[in-house]
Amino acid sequence: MRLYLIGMPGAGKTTLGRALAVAYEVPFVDLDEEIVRHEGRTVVDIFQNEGEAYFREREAAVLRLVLKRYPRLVLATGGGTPCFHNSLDLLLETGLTLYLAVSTTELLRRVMRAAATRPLLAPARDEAALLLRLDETLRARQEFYERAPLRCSPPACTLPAVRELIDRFRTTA
Ligand SMILES: Nc1ncnc2c1ncn2[C@@H]1O[C@H](COP(=O)(O)OP(=O)(O)OP(=O)(O)O)[C@@H](O)[C@H]1O
Ligand SMILES: O=C(O)C1=C[C@@H](O)[C@@H](O)[C@H](O)C1
Ligand SMILES: [Mg+2]
Repeated sequence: MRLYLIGMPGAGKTTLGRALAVAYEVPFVDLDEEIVRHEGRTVVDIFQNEGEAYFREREAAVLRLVLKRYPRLVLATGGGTPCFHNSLDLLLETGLTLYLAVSTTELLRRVMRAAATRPLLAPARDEAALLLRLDETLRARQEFYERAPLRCSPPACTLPAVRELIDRFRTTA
């Protein structure tokens, strides 16, 4: 099992990824956590001190290290991972990719509490600005996310529903 979860910030990649890794008895890796471990500083620190381009380079490099190190895994990617440095092609070629497609209004509800820890969303001043930012970001990323062979949307992003989706895909593919 090499399963990659992609989608917007707050889509549930980390939460569902952990549960899927337990279910399939494979290691779970969260790419943001791996980047933090490699860099010895938080994602917010990296964005603030080095800028986004540096973060995207480190993200792409750590992704490649993780994929080499783990023959089997469930990987929760960062929200932007598939959209830079040809990383989506790498994901599509080396494992099964699942897009967690969540509406921006639902994303807004989920990320409101933690917007400050999400550097791309932090500049938004209020709820309306945050929704606009989410809409713009999703519009720019949709063409990447939608190339995933598997996709789920709430309320069908539960562990049992997603397991069924994956297992059906693997028996017919
Ligand atoms: N299926 C779900 N239904 C409702 N809330 C959820 C669901 N999955 C996750 N959440 C909540 O949404 C928030 C974001 O979830 P999570 O951190 O798993 O998303 P993520 O895709 O990993 O985000 P990021 O890109 O920021 O790492 C958390 O507060 C989590 O508890
Ligand atoms: O959507 C994004 O571009 C990001 C999402 C997070 O997972 C982090 O990788 C970082 O905050 C950037
Ligand atoms: Mg996460």
